Amino acid sequence: MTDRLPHEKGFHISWDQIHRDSRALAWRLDGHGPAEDGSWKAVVAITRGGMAPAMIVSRELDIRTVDTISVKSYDHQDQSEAVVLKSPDKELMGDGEGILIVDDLVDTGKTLALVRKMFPKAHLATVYAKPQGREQVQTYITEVSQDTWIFFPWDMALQYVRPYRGTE
Ligand SMILES: O=P(O)(O)OC[C@H]1O[C@H](OP(=O)(O)OP(=O)(O)O)[C@H](O)[C@@H]1O
Ligand SMILES: O=c1[nH]c(=O)c2nc[nH]c2[nH]1
Ligand SMILES: [Mg+2]
Repeated sequence: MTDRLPHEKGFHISWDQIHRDSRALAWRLDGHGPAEDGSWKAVVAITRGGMAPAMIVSRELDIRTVDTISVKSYDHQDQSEAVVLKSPDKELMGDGEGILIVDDLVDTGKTLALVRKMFPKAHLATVYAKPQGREQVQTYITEVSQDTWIFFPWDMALQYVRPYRGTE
């Protein structure tokens, strides 16, 4: 029997799981906005991974103003310098006050550090967090170890896996 199978090297998230965890994130953020009634002005998704959680959060919190910021920091699993490819609406954003910025995960924290610099008063939220980037995020749901690779459902497909024992 092998020690580890390829599909065990990561943390595999199903659509159902990301839906539940994103709802949990919405639940945690509900009523914590800076407005008197605790609401948030807008949701901004960090594309592309933040779009699915941002959609779920904005649906749960009844936020109709949704914008995007595009930050690219990885080529497959190789990290490079984080760069902003597209900014959200300037007038909407201001210094970030009342804006909920959502991403799927924080890993090294490079992406969020850049976003924080641009919008110092925004609230940064992710569904998953790794220890190295945890300081960069104000609200998250689940922490995984630094050496875990999170596999999201939009990056996967159902396929055959070999049994632990056997040759087929
Ligand atoms: O904390 P960091 O080390 O900066 O990494 C986290 C970021 O990396 C991934 O995005 P990626 O740049 O791969 O783009 P994508 O969302 O379009 O897949 C992920 O979705 C986060 O946005
Ligand atoms: O799909 C992903 N899983 C991860 O664990 C990760 N870390 C940075 N970027 C990532 N993308
Ligand atoms: Mg991303």
